[in-house]
Amino acid sequence: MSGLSVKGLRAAHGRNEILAGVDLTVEDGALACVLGPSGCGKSTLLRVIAGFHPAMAGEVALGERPLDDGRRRLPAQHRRVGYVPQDGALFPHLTVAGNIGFGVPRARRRAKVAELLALVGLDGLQDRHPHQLSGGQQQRVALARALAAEPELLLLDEPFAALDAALRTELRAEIAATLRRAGTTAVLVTHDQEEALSFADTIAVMRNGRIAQQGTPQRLYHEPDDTAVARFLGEANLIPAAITADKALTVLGPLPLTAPAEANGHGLVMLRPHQLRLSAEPGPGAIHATITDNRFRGHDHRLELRPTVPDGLPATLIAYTGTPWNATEAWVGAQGAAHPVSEPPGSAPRRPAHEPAGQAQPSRTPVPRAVNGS
Ligand SMILES: Nc1ncnc2c1ncn2[C@@H]1O[C@H](COP(=O)(O)OP(=O)(O)OP(=O)(O)O)[C@@H](O)[C@H]1O
Repeated sequence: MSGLSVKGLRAAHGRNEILAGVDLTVEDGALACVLGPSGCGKSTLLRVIAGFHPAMAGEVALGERPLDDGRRRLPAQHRRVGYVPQDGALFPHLTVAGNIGFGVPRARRRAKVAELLALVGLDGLQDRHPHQLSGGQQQRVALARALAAEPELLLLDEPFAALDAALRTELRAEIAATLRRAGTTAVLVTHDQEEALSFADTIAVMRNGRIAQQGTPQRLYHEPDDTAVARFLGEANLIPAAITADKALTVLGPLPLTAPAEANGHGLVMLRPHQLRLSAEPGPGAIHATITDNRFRGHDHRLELRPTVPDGLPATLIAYTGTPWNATEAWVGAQGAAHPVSEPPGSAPRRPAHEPAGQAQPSRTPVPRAVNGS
């Protein structure tokens, strides 16, 4: 078993604390994505796990094997952890075969290189040099070189960042399949939510030097803990609601909850844009809105809507529709389950959209008109 376990990991660059107690668990053979904004410490986390950068506190273990338990720190070359940097960092003077077989004992080198060339789909290119390869091919060589050492854990630092969108999608799927075939536990860092959602078995959202939430892509997308995680995973409508044990009472009508609420009260619920439905006629729970932006995106249409009566709603609602919406106004309702979300720790109190700054009442989320007096 060689799942990764990271507990309370802290690290700094000079006097700046970058990792402030990271907890991360990746099961044996699983693919994990660490997702976070630029500069939040993702690369630093990988470099500490790889043993290239010292931890100040915390523990890192691969299965039963401690890599760093605060008392004993294994040197990088003994960790059995592979690292693929953003640019691949191939040796320019070596051929593809030379790069892949670099650290492999001579007796096994030929067979190993042939096996890895097939695994990453580069059969026949063994005699080329890196400058004779496309960006995607170079990244595949970098992956093969990292796998040649048969690591128990592979760390990938934004390996697709330099590639165009189509190649990125293709290579991402190929690399995920390759890692699954090899049964290698892997951690990929990215700031691209689509990449994380499509690549990972588990996603960890990193913020302020910690993991804000970790879970399956489905869980993080549909049931984020707070508004920042909700927004980081995709567009979200955050709607004021009176929350009961099993319902959210909103201006868009009563909605079931994704899970029973622990406490009643006023708060926010999240509705993803595909949960808003548009209609030309008023109906129960539907509010009137003006379309302020309408874009065709190939697979769907993305609309921005301004509610006519704000009612504490966000100034802009976002809806995705499968069919074109050609009118300049709509009645907006909601479908599916609403998910209660809190504000992230340390964030400024929310102000109702219609309340000027000077009148903000931080402890109160507006009560939707639909539930007043009900
Ligand atoms: N060698 C270094 N010396 C000093 N500060 C550094 C060093 N490397 C990174 N930092 C700082 O540490 C913070 C985290 O950097 P890191 O590269 O880990 O972030 P990241 O989330 O991987 O960013 P990106 O997505 O842009 O690659 C940043 O503020 C960065 O400026």
